[in-house]
Amino acid sequence: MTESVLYGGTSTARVRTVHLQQAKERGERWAMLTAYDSYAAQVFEEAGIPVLLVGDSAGNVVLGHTSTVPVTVEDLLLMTKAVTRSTRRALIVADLPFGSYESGPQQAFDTAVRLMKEGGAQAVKLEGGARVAPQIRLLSQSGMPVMAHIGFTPQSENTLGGFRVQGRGAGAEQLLADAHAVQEAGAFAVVMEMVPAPIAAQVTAELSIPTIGIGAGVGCDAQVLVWPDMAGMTAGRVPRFVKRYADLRGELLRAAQEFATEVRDGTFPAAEHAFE
Ligand SMILES: Nc1nc(=O)c2c([nH]1)NC[C@@H]1CN(c3ccc(C(=O)N[C@@H](CCC(=O)O)C(=O)O)cc3)CN21
Ligand SMILES: CC(C)C(=O)C(=O)O
Ligand SMILES: [Mg+2]
Repeated sequence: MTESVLYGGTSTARVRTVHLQQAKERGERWAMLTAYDSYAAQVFEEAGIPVLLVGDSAGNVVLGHTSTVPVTVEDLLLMTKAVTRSTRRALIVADLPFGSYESGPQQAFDTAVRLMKEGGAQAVKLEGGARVAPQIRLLSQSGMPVMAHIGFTPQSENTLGGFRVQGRGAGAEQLLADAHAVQEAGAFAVVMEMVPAPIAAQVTAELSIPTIGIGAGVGCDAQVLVWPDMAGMTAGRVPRFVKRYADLRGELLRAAQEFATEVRDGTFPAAEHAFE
């Protein structure tokens, strides 16, 4: 039996796409988190998270936009560099942002080359099913591993009619067709976002490549969350599929308030923080 290199492996070599396929064959689930900077990347690597996504959710969670639509290749390049410089073991996947791949395989190729060559990413992710199969085919045949993303695709929120579950009723046929199309085109894995759990489980059973769920139930091979959501760093309402594992925002708020209070009352800096 092959030793799992995803969790608890002794090697510092990068997790590779083939390891994720082997994990599926063994029925071993794994976790993916987003990362946008070196702090988070280092912590998640230490936690043994095998795959990190430099997601265009950065638009919402770090850049102050209200959607992923305004995120640029330059934005993602900067963050991808920070994440790849700070990690040795995790597989680093970079999102292709809105407008940087849809017009055709050549455009997708040019963007993916930048994220891999300049950013140091080992793989890229793009949104869409059968529609972007030509892009997936060219990239994967050119040595660029592609993660697909089907179901709710946030870059298309303006045509999908908002944040809605995809693949219900007649949409199930389309979702299954998209899943098979991205696998056939050469994707090494596929994210399924906001898909009914029974449909996501059916896709997972039918595909040989790993499925990564977000709001798609426990029947996927892997799960992904946006890290500031799962760590309680984002303010306000979070999508229903998010579980909060910490209250980092509350902790940081308390720390900032305490620092400000101690500065105002002269408690900080104390003698041990100053020089004779
Ligand atoms: N912070 C953050 N977390 C995410 O998961 C995320 C982003 N940003 N930005 C990019 C996309 C956008 N995503 C989103 C954003 C909002 C909902 C949302 O509001 N969902 C509601 C309504 C669902 C419905 O009406 O069916 C929910 O309660 O889940 C879902 C996915 C997922 N991604
Ligand atoms: C939610 C994940 C899959 C994503 O695409 C992102 O963070 O941008
Ligand atoms: Mg994304």
